[in-house]
Parts: sequence; C-alpha cells; structure tokens
Amino acid sequence: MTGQTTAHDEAIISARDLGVRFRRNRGSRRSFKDLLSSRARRSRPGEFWALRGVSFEVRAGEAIGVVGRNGQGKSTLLKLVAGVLFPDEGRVRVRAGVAPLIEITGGFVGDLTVRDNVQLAAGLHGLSRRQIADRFDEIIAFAEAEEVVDTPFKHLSSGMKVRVAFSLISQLDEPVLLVDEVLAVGDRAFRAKCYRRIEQLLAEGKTLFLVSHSERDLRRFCSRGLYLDGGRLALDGPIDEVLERYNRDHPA
Ligand SMILES: Nc1ncnc2c1ncn2[C@@H]1O[C@H](COP(=O)(O)OP(=O)(O)OP(=O)(O)O)[C@@H](O)[C@H]1O
Repeated sequence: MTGQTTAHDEAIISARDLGVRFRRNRGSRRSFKDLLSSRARRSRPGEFWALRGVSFEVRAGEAIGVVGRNGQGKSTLLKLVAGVLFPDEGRVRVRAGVAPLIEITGGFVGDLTVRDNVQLAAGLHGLSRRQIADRFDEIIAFAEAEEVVDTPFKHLSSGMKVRVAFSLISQLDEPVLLVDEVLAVGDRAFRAKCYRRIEQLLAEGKTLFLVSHSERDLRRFCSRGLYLDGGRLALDGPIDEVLERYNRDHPA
C-alpha cells in the first residue's frame, strides 16, 4: 500500500498502450534476405507482439511485482521502463532516474576492472567524483568483492557479477529500481542480504519493479502486481489477487 497522499500521488511512471514487436526468425538466414528485400520487409513474416496494449501508472514509492510465465514480456516491459528499448506503439513516460539491475550487469565492460566499471557506471548514473569516492568502499564491501576490485569484470563468476551490480544500483540515487531474475544467481546468503537492502530502499521511498517467479519474494516486497500473459496485461491489482489469478490460470 502506498500510504500518504501528497504530491507523490502524481505518476512517476506512466505507460500508455505499449506495444513491442519482435521478429521470431531474427538472426536466421531469412532475416538477412529480408534485409535486402523491401517487399519482404513490408510483409514482415514471423513478426509477433511481445507486448501489446499495455497501460499502467505507477506512483512514487510503489513496489510492483511483475509476474507471468517465461517469455510473456516481463523483461521487455522492464527494458521499456529502463529506456533501453523503445516501444513500436504507445509510450512510456518515466519522470525519474532508473537503476536497472540487468542492464548494469550486462552493461559492464568485460575488459575493464571492477573498480573502473563501478566508477564509470556510477558516473553515468549521475554521481559526482566525490560521491563515487565516498561510496566506493561500501559498494565493494556489500558485494564482498574486495579481492576482485582490480580484476577484469569478465573474469568474475556470474554470481560475483550480480553482486557488484546489485551493490552498485543500491548505492545510486536513482528513485526507481528495476530488479529482475538475475538476482537469483546470487547465493542464498547474498540474496538474503539483498532483500534486507531492498526493504531499506523501499522504506526510503524508492519505487521498485521486481520480476520474480518466487511468490514468497513477490508477497514480501510488493503491494501491487502486473500479470503479463501473451504480451497483454492480464491483470493489474493487489499482489495477492494477481498471484491468485496467475496460479489459477497456470496451476503447478
Ligand atoms: N531482441 C529480441 N528479438 C526477438 N525476440 C525477442 C527479443 N527479446 C525478447 N524476445 C521474445 O519476446 C518474448 C518476450 O520475452 P521476455 O524476455 O520479455 O519474456 P519474460 O516474460 O521476461 O520471460 P522469462 O520469464 O523467461 O524471463 C519472448 O518470446 C522472447 O523470445
């Protein structure tokens, strides 16, 4: 629940009629041929809507769980909110900075050290040199990455990559956090630590999008759920109702 009704009631994110179209056969022989043929391009065989007609509004401080089976558009929706993917239809307006876990993990440069990557990404997310210097040790300490600070990022284990990325996004000042399933790569102790941190960040008033297949985690953090099915927003409501409907539609 969102509590106080103040200026915060204004939507921090508003998505209207979002649609994203992909090609099923992308990367195949055919797509190369399509590239050269304007007629084939027009008919666009094999295209499908990964998301369509998706509209919702989010107020500052809300914690939203995104649920749906594999391939139903959850990551695509997060990418739109992160601004790393543009919709083919509709629009999404985000009135605040966004710290997306997956884009940070994937955006780190393999050949640069952990130190350089953290400093670079923190700078790109608006922290000053001074702020980065002040927070750097804490970022490394939370990730328990002291021993790999000067190691090229590409040599880190997948779990360690996610540790560094999560630790970084939790220290940025961006008001919106996007946390997806990559967090599951962390070991149990680290996940527990992340969850405590997420609770703190929510208490500070951050807005959270959490993509998870864990009902327990969704219930723990989220008051509201978005249920995506076949690229459509099948239900937007209290997380309990959303999970109940999802379980009914797709019993284990
Ligand atoms: N760049 C792309 N090109 C073509 N198809 C894509 C691309 N990105 C995603 N897709 C397809 O779009 C659909 C939605 O994918 P998305 O990753 O958003 O699903 P998801 O709900 O996050 O799934 P999961 O639970 O498995 O992570 C899937 O069919 C996927 O294969």
